[in-house]
Amino acid sequence: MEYFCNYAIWKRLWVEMLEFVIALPLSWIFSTSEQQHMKQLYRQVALAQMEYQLPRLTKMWTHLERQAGGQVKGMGEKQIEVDKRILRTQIGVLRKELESVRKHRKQYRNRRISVPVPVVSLVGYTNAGKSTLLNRLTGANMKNGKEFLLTDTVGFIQKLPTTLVAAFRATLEEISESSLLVHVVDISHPLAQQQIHAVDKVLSELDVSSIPKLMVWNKVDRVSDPQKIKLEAEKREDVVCISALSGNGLDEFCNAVQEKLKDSMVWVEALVPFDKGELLSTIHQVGMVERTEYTENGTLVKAYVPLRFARLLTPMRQMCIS
Ligand SMILES: Nc1nc2c(ncn2[C@@H]2O[C@H](COP(=O)(O)OP(=O)(O)OP(=O)(O)O)[C@@H](O)[C@H]2O)c(=O)[nH]1
Ligand SMILES: [Mg+2]
Repeated sequence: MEYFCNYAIWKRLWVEMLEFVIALPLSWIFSTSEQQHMKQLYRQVALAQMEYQLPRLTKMWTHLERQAGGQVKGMGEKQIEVDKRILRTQIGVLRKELESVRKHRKQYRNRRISVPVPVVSLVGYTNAGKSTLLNRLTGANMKNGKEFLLTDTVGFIQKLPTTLVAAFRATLEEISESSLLVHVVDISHPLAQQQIHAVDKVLSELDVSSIPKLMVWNKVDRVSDPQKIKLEAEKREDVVCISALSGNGLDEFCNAVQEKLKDSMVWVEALVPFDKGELLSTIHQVGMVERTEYTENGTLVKAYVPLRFARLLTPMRQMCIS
């Protein structure tokens, strides 16, 4: 398991670094926030690795002393001190950079909270296909769909060293602000069930049990009997089968997301004054409008809207009741 764990960390680092490098020439496509997110992730992992290495350096250089015998005693020790100093300086630089990125992310989050579009977060074990799904859906036209913000997260892995857990958790703290968590599973993986448990465990530690969840069984194109898997999924509630790679099942996925979001919305009836036209268009944008009536005093809207947005409408709801 230790080897598996190390392999997973290296794979993670490799993929993130590749994504980071690829993202650079495409910076005009990606939003600044996405780039910042990748940079933050890269720095967090690097920082966590260095912090992990620091106390372990002692062991790495003891061979020098053994090789040199009694003549140059202390050589290994000197090298350790130099290495430790280099690492400490690098850790200091990374910490500073991370702090500034965190500030930036916080500003971005505050801005996002003021725009009440529901946030849907993709979570799941590493390699499940979250990024592939996100890329597939970017720019996809959703029929009659309402807007929502789909965000990717870092993949979970089993048995992370404690320092890395802290770093990963920091990148995951944003999911607590989501309206819906989509748990992406690589159903073709022989250890799919264990991976589901591992993800559930991390989620329970993150205390997000109150957020509605939808499970997605991805990579159905890779299983030996896709029909059997699809039947199995149909028997269960809140499971959708897809292939992010081929695009199979994406319509069903989008419908399921819409349905789930609707469940998490609240019913409002509000009288929106005519001079608040922008509010009316936001209701159409983020909510699901069932009816509008034009009255003398404004537009009477009956709709499902995200809870956060319903709060904004409270004064108008009171006007409607009185
Ligand atoms: N056959 C098949 N492969 C897929 C599918 N979806 C994703 N993959 C492949 O699975 C690999 C991992 O996909 P990613 O989207 O990077 O997975 P991820 O969940 O973002 O992984 P992390 O970022 O490490 O958490 C890639 O090689 C994808 O091409 C699918 O539906 N079918
Ligand atoms: Mg990914």
